[in-house]
Amino acid sequence: MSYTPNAANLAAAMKLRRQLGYWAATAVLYLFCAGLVFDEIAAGTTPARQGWPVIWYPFAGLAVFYFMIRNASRLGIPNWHLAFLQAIFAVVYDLLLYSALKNTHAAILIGMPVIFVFCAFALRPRQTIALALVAITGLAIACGLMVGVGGASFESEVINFALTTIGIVSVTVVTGDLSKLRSRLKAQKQELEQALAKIETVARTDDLTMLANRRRMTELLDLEERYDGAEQTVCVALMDLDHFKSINDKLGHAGGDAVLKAFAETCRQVVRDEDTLARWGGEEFLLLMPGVGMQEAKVIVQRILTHVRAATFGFRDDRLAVTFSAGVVERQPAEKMGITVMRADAAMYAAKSAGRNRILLGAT
Ligand SMILES: Nc1nc2c(ncn2[C@@H]2O[C@H](COP(=O)(O)OP(=O)(O)OP(=O)(O)O)[C@@H](O)[C@H]2O)c(=O)[nH]1
Repeated sequence: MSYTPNAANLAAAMKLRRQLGYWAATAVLYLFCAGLVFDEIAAGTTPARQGWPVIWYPFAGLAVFYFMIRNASRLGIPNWHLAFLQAIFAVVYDLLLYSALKNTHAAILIGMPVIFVFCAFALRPRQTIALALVAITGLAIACGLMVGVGGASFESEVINFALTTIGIVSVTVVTGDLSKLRSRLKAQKQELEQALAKIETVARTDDLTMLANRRRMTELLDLEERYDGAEQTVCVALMDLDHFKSINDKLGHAGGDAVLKAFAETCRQVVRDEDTLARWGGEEFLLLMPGVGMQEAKVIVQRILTHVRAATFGFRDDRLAVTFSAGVVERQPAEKMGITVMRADAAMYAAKSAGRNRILLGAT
């Protein structure tokens, strides 16, 4: 039975939503730019044969990128590949607009730094620098062509080139710092998650026997209770070491501790993977057995008792035999797990009274 929500699926869904959000924002921007070109074609400032390909270009890209975003995880496309391709596409589009538009010619260059802002979180500093080099080189070629072929003024193109390059370089530096900050935050988050996982393990583990502790077992019992309604039986066994006080008297408290540790290790060897053994108190252990009925549970506990009887516990030569008394009960329908454990406790005390070193089934 699994109680853990699928966090990975949730994170993937949120990432997809964020990427589609960026895609939609870009689509609005592209649509606006297509409107500008259309307007200049209508006004006669941009020739139709030059303008229409610039109008269609972004729509083809939007369709391809929509498909890629939707299928990125299935096709194994990393996030930064997608961002880098989209950024290159946008840089080329901005340069095409720069060449095609006449009235809003210079203003369109403001789009360049905006592209870098969009990529701030998706690209690493080196990738952003590569993108900046592509953009500045492309801009230099476009400005050169404007002067050489388009007859634009050399001075105005130099000013356009210089101001846009300053914008690109500034945003690249800032996004590089942002990226470093983000990496540091990510590393700190990972450290915190690891520390939290460690704390959770410590909080749920008995530090002497390394078994689950009473807190962890109580959590599992609560989960069993909440799991109510599933047609699954569950049994618990309360196991208490016999005459443990005299073991302490013979071996000393440290010897008693060593016996408890070795006892836990011996039990661990025979406890089924689906069962949980916890240290419930001093020399008391609780075994939770989901999916079994009384008779099967008795067989499981008997196997543990037989294994324990066959071993000796203590320090080097100072070893002695250990037994335990156990009460086994099956949870009744809708019964509080606290009551189930109390019934196991009563059965365990009955086993003690009946002479110890035995297993008794609790009353239903
Ligand atoms: N060494 C050690 N002893 C512990 C620990 N926790 C509890 N004990 C001892 O376990 C003993 C339990 O004694 P009792 O409850 O009288 O029971 P018992 O001697 O096992 O006798 P029965 O349960 O009646 O068979 C006490 O002496 C506790 O001090 C522990 O963590 N380490």
